[in-house]
Amino acid sequence: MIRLVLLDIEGTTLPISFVRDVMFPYAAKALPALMQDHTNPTVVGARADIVMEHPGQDPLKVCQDWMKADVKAAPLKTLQGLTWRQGFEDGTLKADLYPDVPPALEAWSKGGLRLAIYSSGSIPSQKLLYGHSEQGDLTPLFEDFFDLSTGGKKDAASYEKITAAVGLPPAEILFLSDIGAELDAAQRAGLTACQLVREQDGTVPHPGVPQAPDLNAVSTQFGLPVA
Ligand SMILES: CSCCC(=O)C(=O)COP(=O)(O)O
Ligand SMILES: [Mg+2]
Repeated sequence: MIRLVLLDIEGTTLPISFVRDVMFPYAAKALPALMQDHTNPTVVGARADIVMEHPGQDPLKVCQDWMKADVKAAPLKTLQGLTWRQGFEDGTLKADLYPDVPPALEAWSKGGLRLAIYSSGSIPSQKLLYGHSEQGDLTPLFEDFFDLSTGGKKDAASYEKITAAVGLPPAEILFLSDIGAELDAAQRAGLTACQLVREQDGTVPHPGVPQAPDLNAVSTQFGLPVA
């Protein structure tokens, strides 16, 4: 029996186009000025991590290259999160979640399911995104948020850590993502997994894992409360 649903964001609850065409350009514009900030300890720490990983290279250029290739690197995600704060707080950014997402999350939560997020986006940016969506503030629905500080999403060990943190048998956790390698890792850790194959995102179906086109179909397939 599923007791907790662990959700990815990009490609699962939020269209990839919103991240690629709205959030990333916003961060790319703000990043050069942010990288000049030598007083903010979060910026200083992230820059130091980049320099350690890429000695002799300009950390801004490294970030720009990462962004172009959509590399899920923790220091980049931290820095992007800092840039997005201003945008979400002043209303320039508003997350346009898939329409099936808010009603399904409400129904699951009302029906007693526990909900948590696991995304490459930093925890502060996850909270900003769900706190400032077109559909309102959804953060109260989630009991926990996990990001790359728990480990990479393609590593089974990350899902073992999350399982320990939420205190449930792994099979009672349903992980939802669009990415096959993430679902494989979750299954290796014993979690129940389901791939969101979003037509709008052109998701490529991954063998060896159940699939659903939206969260309503997830409810039907796994016997979860229906919106
Ligand atoms: C607050 S998430 C912003 C989008 C993002 O930067 C990202 O990397 C999302 O990755 P995910 O693991 O949710 O697919
Ligand atoms: Mg994703």
